[in-house]
Amino acid sequence: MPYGKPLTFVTGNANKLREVKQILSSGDHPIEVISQSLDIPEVQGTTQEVAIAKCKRAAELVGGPCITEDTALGFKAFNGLPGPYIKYFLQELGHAGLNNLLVGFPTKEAEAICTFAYSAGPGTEPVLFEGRTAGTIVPARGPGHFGWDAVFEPLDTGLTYAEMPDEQKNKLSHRGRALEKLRQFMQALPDA
Ligand SMILES: O=c1nc[nH]c2c1ncn2[C@H]1C[C@H](O)[C@@H](COP(=O)(O)OP(=O)(O)OP(=O)(O)O)O1
Ligand SMILES: [Mg+2]
Repeated sequence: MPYGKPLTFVTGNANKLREVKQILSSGDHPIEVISQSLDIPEVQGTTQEVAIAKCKRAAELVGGPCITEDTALGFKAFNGLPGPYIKYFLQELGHAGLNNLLVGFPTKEAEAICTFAYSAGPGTEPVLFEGRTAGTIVPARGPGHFGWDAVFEPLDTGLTYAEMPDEQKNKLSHRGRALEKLRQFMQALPDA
């Protein structure tokens, strides 16, 4: 049985949207996702604070229920930074620059963190769903079209996210893990 109403995902990132649709449309209880691309300013803070602020604003703009997502990439050597600021690091430094940052540090370990936020509508407090995947920062391998996919190698896979078929990434990714929790929450909603 599909979930009753389509779920609005507010994001400016087409690659995120593609993965979210792939993941939520599969399984016994598919959820239909529609999207709105809105430019929402992102506050500074922890991944949770960024995710909550983004979702509150999105719900006001949409005027109803919606989800948003914030993705962080934290380097162990930097105590979790750049974290939610990875977008700007990637923009300015590129794949090679991210590797260069870690030259001289004993560990290249990193964690990908995905935080989905669900709001029932304007003025309601968003609920968060987090997924994490541990890996290593490596010189770029594979297609370079989605963010830092080419420089992140999840532990024990031998492949970067970019080298994996979509199904393999979705199964072990930060996003896939967060969406499993969101899916369970959606199924328990009265409207399901
Ligand atoms: O699975 C991923 N694999 C590789 N790179 C990724 C992934 N997921 C997000 N990314 C990149 C996009 C952006 O450079 C940064 C997150 O920033 P973030 O603000 O969450 O995303 P965004 O601004 O592109 O879209 P949105 O409109 O949903 O905020 O990491
Ligand atoms: Mg963003």
